[in-house]
Amino acid sequence: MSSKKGKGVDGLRVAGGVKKGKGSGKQQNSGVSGLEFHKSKGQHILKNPMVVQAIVDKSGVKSTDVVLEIGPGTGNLTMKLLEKAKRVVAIELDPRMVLELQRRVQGTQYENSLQIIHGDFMKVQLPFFDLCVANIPYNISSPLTFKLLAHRPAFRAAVIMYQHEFAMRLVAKPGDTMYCRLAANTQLLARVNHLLKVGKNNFRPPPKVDSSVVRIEPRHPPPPVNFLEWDGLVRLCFGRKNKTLGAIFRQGSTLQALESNYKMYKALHHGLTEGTAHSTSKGIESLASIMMDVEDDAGHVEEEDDDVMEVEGEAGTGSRKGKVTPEFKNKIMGMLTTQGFDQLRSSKMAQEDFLRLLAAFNAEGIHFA
Ligand SMILES: C[S@@+](CC[C@H](N)C(=O)[O-])C[C@H]1O[C@@H](n2cnc3c(N)ncnc32)[C@H](O)[C@@H]1O
Repeated sequence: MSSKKGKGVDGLRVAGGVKKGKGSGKQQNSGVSGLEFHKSKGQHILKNPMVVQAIVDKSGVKSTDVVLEIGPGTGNLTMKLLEKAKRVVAIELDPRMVLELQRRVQGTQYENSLQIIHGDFMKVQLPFFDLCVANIPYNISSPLTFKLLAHRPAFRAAVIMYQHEFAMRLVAKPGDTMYCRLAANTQLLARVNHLLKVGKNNFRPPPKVDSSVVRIEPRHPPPPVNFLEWDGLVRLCFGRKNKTLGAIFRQGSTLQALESNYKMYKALHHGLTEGTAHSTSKGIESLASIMMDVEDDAGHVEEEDDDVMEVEGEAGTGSRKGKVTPEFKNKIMGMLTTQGFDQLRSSKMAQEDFLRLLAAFNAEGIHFA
């Protein structure tokens, strides 16, 4: 069918007959396909065929692969993936794009190897796939990434276009200025590499920022850590990433929260040896929702304000909301000092440091989730 209709300069078929969305006034930049692209849905169509080809080449897609594509749009990447893969499953939110893609593939040799799921990626139950290749809507970058990483069975790799700054945060290493909770959480579960920077003019309409393609390879097996606990600790540490752990854990509100968790755990897990109650791998299924609070397409929201009162002198006496027992404060500070954690700063801590820190807290019966 697509061969019978005209093709646009960038490979988009002229979509005669596809109705335009009802005028919201916010619709942007009609493409040669006749569709109007909605920035609110992250519709920035990759128009440069060389970039599309580079993504497909770098993905290492094999003829036996089932490929998941998130947000196929008008299908520029989809058509290239179909040439190489056994099957492509594409999840698309916008019914106009679904129609456009159906028309584009109809009557071609790829008609039966493309499955289109019309829905919101964050709500759809994912099918099995070997590889994910996608130019995604940037506003769901973080939950989307963690939904993929929580999916079982784990896929081989994901090659994803992100906003450049988000990509830099994903791949940042300890000591890099962009190193953050997002980097620590992602790299706990996957190896992450930057593949390609893509300028904004390769898209229509051009987004405000440059983009980058990143390769994500889930770790097999995933680390035996309770992810909710891990994230609780990492979130606390990166809340003030340039402060020492000693300064962070001396703060009244932090001590109060930890002590109340400590007491609850003691009550709930009465009879269990300290440190054993939470040692199995758990929480991975909650990844997407707990990473919702990581900002996806603008600045950072991970650092908190320094508005927390420190507990000075007698532990607990300076606290705003309640008392921390001196024994509890001494237990924490003693552990941090004797194990050499108190002078560390999360901005420079490697994954092994966080894992050791979590194990040390858990051994004291202290938990973060
Ligand atoms: C950046 S465009 C990419 C289009 C196409 N893959 C390309 O490279 O030209 C993102 C696409 O994701 C779709 N989309 C937005 N939010 C979505 C969601 N929650 N679930 C699935 N698709 C979504 C948009 O309608 C759009 O087609």
